[in-house]
Amino acid sequence: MNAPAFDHNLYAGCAAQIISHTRELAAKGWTPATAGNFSIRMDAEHAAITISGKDKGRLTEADIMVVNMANDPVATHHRPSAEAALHTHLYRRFPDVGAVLHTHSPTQTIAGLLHADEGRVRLRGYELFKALRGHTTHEAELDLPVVPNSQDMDQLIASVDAVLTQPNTWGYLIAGHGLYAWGRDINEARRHLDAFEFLLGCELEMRRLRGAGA
Ligand SMILES: CSC[C@@H](O)[C@@H](O)C(=O)COP(=O)(O)O
Ligand SMILES: [Zn+2]
Repeated sequence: MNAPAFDHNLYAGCAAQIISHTRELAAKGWTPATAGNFSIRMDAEHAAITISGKDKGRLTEADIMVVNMANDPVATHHRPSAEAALHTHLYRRFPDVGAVLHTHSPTQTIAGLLHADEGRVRLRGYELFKALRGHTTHEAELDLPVVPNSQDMDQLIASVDAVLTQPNTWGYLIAGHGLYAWGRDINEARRHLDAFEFLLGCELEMRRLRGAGA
């Protein structure tokens, strides 16, 4: 008998973690209309990732599949997330990335559009920087990169690859689309995702207040 393509217990553990986080993220309204995709690196060759087109608030283990680092489905005929290549790009580029989370909250979507021309959201002076691995003080300037959206995955990956130049970068926005955030494991990726959502929310609120003459 052939050896299994991957460790099923490992896969089941990753699927359970993805399901638990995606239910919470969907309840926040960050995965509207099946948007969002989520993955965990299982080993050097494999990642567990959401199947394309599923309602991310109602995932079961059957909605999580395995791909290799070239995005090929492993031991399944299911179709991985349309954006699986953005996940494996991060796994290939950064060996310490263990999980990638992608959401479409209104805040993320709007912030990306507002800052598309600048190519970044420049954040200054937030205590919450310390929620991001490697950041130890509010006395800093931190750029969250913004890339143009594209339906051409190779083009999108090239844009992303070009802007990931700073150490301890844990996310990027795609203009009009949403946020990718990652970490060494899914809990760290989630902390980074929540931190970016909060920081972007503050930036949008400050814009509103300034617009109102404050
Ligand atoms: C439902 S529109 C959003 C999609 O185009 C895409 O951006 C997305 O995040 C979800 O795609 P999926 O293929 O389910 O991973
Ligand atoms: Zn998306």
